[in-house]
Amino acid sequence: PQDAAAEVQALRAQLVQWAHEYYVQDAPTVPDGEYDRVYQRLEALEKAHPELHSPESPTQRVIGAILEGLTPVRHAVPMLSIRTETDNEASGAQAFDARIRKELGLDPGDPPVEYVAEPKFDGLAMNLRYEAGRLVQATTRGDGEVGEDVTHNIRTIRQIPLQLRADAAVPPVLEVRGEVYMRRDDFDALNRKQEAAGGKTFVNPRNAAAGAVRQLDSNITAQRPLSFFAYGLGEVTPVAQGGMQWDSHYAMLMQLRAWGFPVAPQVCVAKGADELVAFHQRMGAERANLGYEIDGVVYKVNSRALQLELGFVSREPRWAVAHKYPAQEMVTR
Ligand SMILES: Cc1ccc2cc(C(N)=O)cc(O)c2n1
Repeated sequence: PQDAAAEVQALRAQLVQWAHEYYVQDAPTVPDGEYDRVYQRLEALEKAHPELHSPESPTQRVIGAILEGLTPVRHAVPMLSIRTETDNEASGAQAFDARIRKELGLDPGDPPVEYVAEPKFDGLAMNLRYEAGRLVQATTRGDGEVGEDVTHNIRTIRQIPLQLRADAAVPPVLEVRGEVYMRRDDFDALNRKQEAAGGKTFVNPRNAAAGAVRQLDSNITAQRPLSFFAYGLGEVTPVAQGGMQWDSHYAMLMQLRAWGFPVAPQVCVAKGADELVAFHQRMGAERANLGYEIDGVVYKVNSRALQLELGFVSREPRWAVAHKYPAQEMVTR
């Protein structure tokens, strides 16, 4: 009956909102018991009304089918590697800014170049393809040209929306890129659980996340606590066909946040080399207390127009660099 369809739609919207507050904003507005009660009501209604099935329902996070293998997928837009700058904090950032200013033909008296600075997460890169605002495919980076379809596992990550939170229009095709990672506390808990069950333990959170993402059985992945931060885009429908474009990298990141994706809270606009150096030092000081592993910071020219002017060198963007920290001495746990 119509009232079942209306109730199912309302319950789905309510649960998606509560999950966004809990998993993405880390600011739940209802107790777990209330969420569970409504979730069970939705499950009962969906069971009684199979005609109302929807892959985007919050009840469809774990599909449960065990795959024979992972299917290779060619990226519509290659997943670029990012140049690495290993000089220590000041000179690395200054070298990048000097190169950009030279390539843009700027004189010393010209105004500072505006960058976006962000942490560089030590997880695994992921491409999330949304069509008509719905998650249709998730692909690992692979060799940059061809990755593996891990949609069944990525659907289990509550921080990744199955459907864009779109009040306004969304591009018919939108690929969101970001890093799947495991928080340190989740990693420690997983290793304790693995030890207690006589299973294998993991050397570091990155390995644990990579192992979870490449499982053939998404029920196992659903037991592994994975997280996600969005940092860029892959294919986007051309503007002429209803796509969207942003005049700056920062504006694009804020749009991703509005669509429901976690974007690193530390992301900020940095004017000139001095603010890049300050960011690198600030993140270096915070690194041990972040709750997740970073292996450096990333600087990107903020203006889209300037990015296009700078272009790419052998598929690596000239407008971006990763500024890495010295390898972290192994801390005794
Ligand atoms: C273009 C590009 C490529 C790899 C990246 C990797 C990360 C990262 N590991 O956090 C962040 C970025 O903004 C990236 N941006």
